[in-house]
Amino acid sequence: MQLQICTAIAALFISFIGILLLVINTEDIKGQAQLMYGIVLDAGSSHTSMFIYKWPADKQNGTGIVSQHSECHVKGGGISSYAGNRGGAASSLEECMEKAMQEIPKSRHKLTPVYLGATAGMRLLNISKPKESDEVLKEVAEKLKTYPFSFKGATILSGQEEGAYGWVTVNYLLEKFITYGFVGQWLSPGKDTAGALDLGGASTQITFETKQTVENKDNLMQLRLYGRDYQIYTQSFLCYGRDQVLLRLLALLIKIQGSDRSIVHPCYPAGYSDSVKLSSVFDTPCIKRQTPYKPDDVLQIKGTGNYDQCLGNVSRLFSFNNCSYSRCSFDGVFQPNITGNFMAFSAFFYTHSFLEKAAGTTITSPADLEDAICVVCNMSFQEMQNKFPDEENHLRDYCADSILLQVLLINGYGFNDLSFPHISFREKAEDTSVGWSLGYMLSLSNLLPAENVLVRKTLLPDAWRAAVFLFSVLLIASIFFLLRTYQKNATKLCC
Ligand SMILES: Nc1ncnc2c1ncn2[C@@H]1O[C@H](COP(=O)(O)OP(=O)(O)OP(=O)(O)O)[C@@H](O)[C@H]1O
Repeated sequence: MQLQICTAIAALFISFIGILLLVINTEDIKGQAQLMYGIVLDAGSSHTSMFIYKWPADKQNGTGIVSQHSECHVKGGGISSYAGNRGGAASSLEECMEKAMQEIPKSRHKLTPVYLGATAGMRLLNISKPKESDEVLKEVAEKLKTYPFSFKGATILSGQEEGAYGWVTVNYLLEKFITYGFVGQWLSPGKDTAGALDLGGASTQITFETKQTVENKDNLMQLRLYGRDYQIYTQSFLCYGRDQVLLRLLALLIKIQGSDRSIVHPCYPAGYSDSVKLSSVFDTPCIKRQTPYKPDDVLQIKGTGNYDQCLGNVSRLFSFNNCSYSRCSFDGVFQPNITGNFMAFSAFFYTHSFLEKAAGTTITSPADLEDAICVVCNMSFQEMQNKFPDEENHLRDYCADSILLQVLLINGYGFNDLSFPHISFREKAEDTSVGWSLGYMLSLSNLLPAENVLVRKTLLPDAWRAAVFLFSVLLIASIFFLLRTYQKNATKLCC
């Protein structure tokens, strides 16, 4: 009997504390109604997207608290296409900004920061035509200043920043920086972080936490987040984005086959033919054509869809010799051994999901990857069109894209049978697009504290109701039991 009374008292105590904590959490639920917003314009080489983020007004420091509210894609391509009102992209930018005006409550407009970050497309323009790149940024900044939001500037991110912000986004969304308990206030040290693999149109980034010595200090970033120090390895390869690799591949084939008029392309599907102006191939700082050419000359291209030949040619765009460090990925760039889990996004995701769809299997090893790529590269253009009518715009390039993915991940970064399964190919996490932009806004808006903070994760209303119900039942049951025990004892005493 004594044990039962003790248990009932403990249950009474636990349910009382539980209800007390849940009442504190009620404030969190109310707080959700009061939201803050932030806008990031991601001006890439192939596209510009606007992301609106939101978070409860009464808290902003916990990981996973800021989430994506909505996104809008600016029609017309990368940032350079909407300067000077070209290609209708300027009006599309206006449409996106109008959408932001509608979606964000008026009372929040002035408090909403707007950031514009341009990536590798602008880094390239800045190399080839620095004046034009300055003008583009100035013009877009002027446009953004006309809105009632708090415009915070338009800048070109360095490759290192793009990699690091992508890593921050991944780990923020995976809630790796902080550990919540149900009680919530007492934090255990951060968990193992995940690496970030980003394949853009003009550059590609690899970023991960490492305990090994980073032999080239250009690859090193030290971050202090939530009271913990992180040593990050990050490397951005300019001209290794998907679009630039496709152009470099064309230039290589022109050189090898010795013709500016017609070439065969082992990465284009059999049955595909096309003609392009030479200017569209060579007008990029990623290609240094040694001999003169006529920009208006037209090049005929015929696809042959040959996996081995495509792999051979794509591999020639990488240099796997001449490493002056203990270990390199490619092009003489230092890279420590990869460790832990990785999230691969952007064109890594698009390509991987097409491969799985085309091969009809999940890809869990480098061998599966090779098999799936062979399936894609062996498909004729007609076959592809019949099977994937919705993907028309990308069908020509999937064989080359897949081989780029393979060479980068396996031959370049060194993923193998053991580490490959640790890559998760994702477009979104927690309904938020994975890319550098969330990490950028969090960092620039001081939403990522360097030191530990007390954070209580908001309970979802359903979970909150269920917990209140369970604790109430426990409370009533323990009171009932104690009363009955008291009554019985009182009766015994009377008699
Ligand atoms: N559904 C799709 N299937 C295949 N490829 C796609 C798809 N959508 C976009 N892409 C391509 O994926 C590549 C990467 O796109 P992303 O928008 O991430 O690059 P970006 O931000 O413009 O590039 P960068 O960061 O290098 O400036 C681009 O070449 C784009 O054309």
